[in-house]
Amino acid sequence: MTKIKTDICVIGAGSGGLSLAAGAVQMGAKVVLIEKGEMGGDCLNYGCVPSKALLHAGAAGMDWTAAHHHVKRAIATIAPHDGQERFEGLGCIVIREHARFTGPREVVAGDTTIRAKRFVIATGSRPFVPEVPGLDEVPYLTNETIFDLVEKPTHLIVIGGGPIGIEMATAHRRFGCDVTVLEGEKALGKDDPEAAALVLDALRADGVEIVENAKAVRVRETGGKVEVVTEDGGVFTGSHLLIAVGRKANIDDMGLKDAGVRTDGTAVHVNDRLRTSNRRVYALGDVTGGLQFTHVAGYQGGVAIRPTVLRLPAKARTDHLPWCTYSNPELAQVGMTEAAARETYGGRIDVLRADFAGNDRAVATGRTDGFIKVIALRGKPIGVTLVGDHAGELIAPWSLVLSKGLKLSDISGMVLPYPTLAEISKRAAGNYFAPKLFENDKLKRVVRVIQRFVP
Ligand SMILES: Cc1cc2nc3c(=O)[nH]c(=O)nc-3n(C[C@H](O)[C@H](O)[C@H](O)COP(=O)(O)OP(=O)(O)OC[C@H]3O[C@@H](n4cnc5c(N)ncnc54)[C@H](O)[C@@H]3O)c2cc1C
Ligand SMILES: NC(=O)c1ccc[n+]([C@@H]2O[C@H](COP(=O)([O-])OP(=O)(O)OC[C@H]3O[C@@H](n4cnc5c(N)ncnc54)[C@H](O)[C@@H]3O)[C@@H](O)[C@H]2O)c1
Repeated sequence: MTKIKTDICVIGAGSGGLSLAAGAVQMGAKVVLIEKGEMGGDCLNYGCVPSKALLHAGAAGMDWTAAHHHVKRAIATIAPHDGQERFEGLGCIVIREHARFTGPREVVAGDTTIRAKRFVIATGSRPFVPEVPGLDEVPYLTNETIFDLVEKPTHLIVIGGGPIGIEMATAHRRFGCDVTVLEGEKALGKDDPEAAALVLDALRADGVEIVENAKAVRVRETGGKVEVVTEDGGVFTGSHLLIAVGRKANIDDMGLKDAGVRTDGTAVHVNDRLRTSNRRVYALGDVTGGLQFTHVAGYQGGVAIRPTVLRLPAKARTDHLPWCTYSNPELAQVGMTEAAARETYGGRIDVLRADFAGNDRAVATGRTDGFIKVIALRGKPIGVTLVGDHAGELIAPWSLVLSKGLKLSDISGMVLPYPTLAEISKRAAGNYFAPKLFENDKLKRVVRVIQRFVP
């Protein structure tokens, strides 16, 4: 056994673990980074990167083979940034083994024992496979295998209408596959329902069959095809089956009990400082079961640098976190949805809207489907829903607005180049002031007096 003593031991070299490790080592801490699979984790190898590359390849009219080369090329181009060589170059000790706690202050990985002043669990998540009768007897795909499909599915059945299901449906339809999405409740159910409906209608118009309230309850293989039966008795047959019903945190076989790290059975429990029940152990990213996004794991990695490297307190916020589903059109959200804000603040919120149809650039490009909805409390935005062309890019300034607590007047007062889609944000914010300025009898009287008496 080799024994290593270090300042920080990071378990998992995905979005969260890599952010923290890179920051910590460059600030002067001794860092051991342990990864049992591919460097870069889910996002690079089986998640964000291949899914967005496949979506692009479909939109660019590539054929199936070219698309798969494009996907592999995108991963290979980004991989060195997350690679072992780069992290060793930065000064980390990188160990490619499964890590397991053997006590509150010790981890074993292969034939190395690591004692560290602080540990960071960033082991991510994997596809959750539900216990649907028959599923274990049919071949099925998950996000870990779908990007390696050599043959193009003639008919892809997707169980689950969340972001993975909807993005994969969008991508595969672009290659001419028949696609059926079976969603147990409401597709894109975590998003604003009006925005989600717009995306789903567009996908249906593109030829994707989306069936809601259709929980898969039985699966079987019949004549070389896969058949899925839903709760209400519906029967759907396709050539391939993708399971996309959520994630399972990677907490198994990690000795978490020995380490005194509490879980709720499905995820590692952390406080708002990302600390676990063991005060020397922090956890971040998908393994904590919160919002499961690359940028959230990265943000939390940055937050956890303060207590682990500098012994300074830090809190991880959740009120300013954005996300985007790369459907067509895209659907982006930051902060509260209208429904969540109404639940918390009732009638005290203002909801300000603007439609893409009223934006000159959207008219010029013929992409007029979509809208922005800004939810504000006393003149300050607390949430924004954006659905439409480039929604993922258009949400960016709103992330800044929410993180810095800026006001609607900061957005309405911006000068933007004309004609841009970005003007839609200014229009929505301006709608807060328009009635106060233009439907105000008192102001009208004052202006009349000024115009009459002031030379
Ligand atoms: C299909 C798909 C598309 C997605 N698209 C997006 C997107 O567009 N935008 C976005 O923001 N998010 C997206 N996500 C989510 C994003 O991929 C995750 O939120 C992100 O990867 C989480 O980062 P993480 O560091 O928590 O975990 P991961 O990236 O999963 O990294 C964890 C690492 O820990 C390793 N590990 C686990 N257990 C151990 C152990 N015991 N010892 C050693 N190593 C271990 C794993 O091998 C893995 O490499 C997508 C996810 C999927 C599945
Ligand atoms: N663009 C992005 O940022 C992006 C893209 C993909 C994934 N992700 C991340 O990955 C996470 C996981 O995505 P996901 O789509 O797997 O999960 P999800 O939990 O968001 O959605 C899963 C869906 O499956 C449905 N479902 C569950 N059991 C079912 C059954 N038996 N039959 C039919 N439907 C069933 C649920 O009702 C739910 O709507 C997301 O929450 C997100 O954090 C992000």
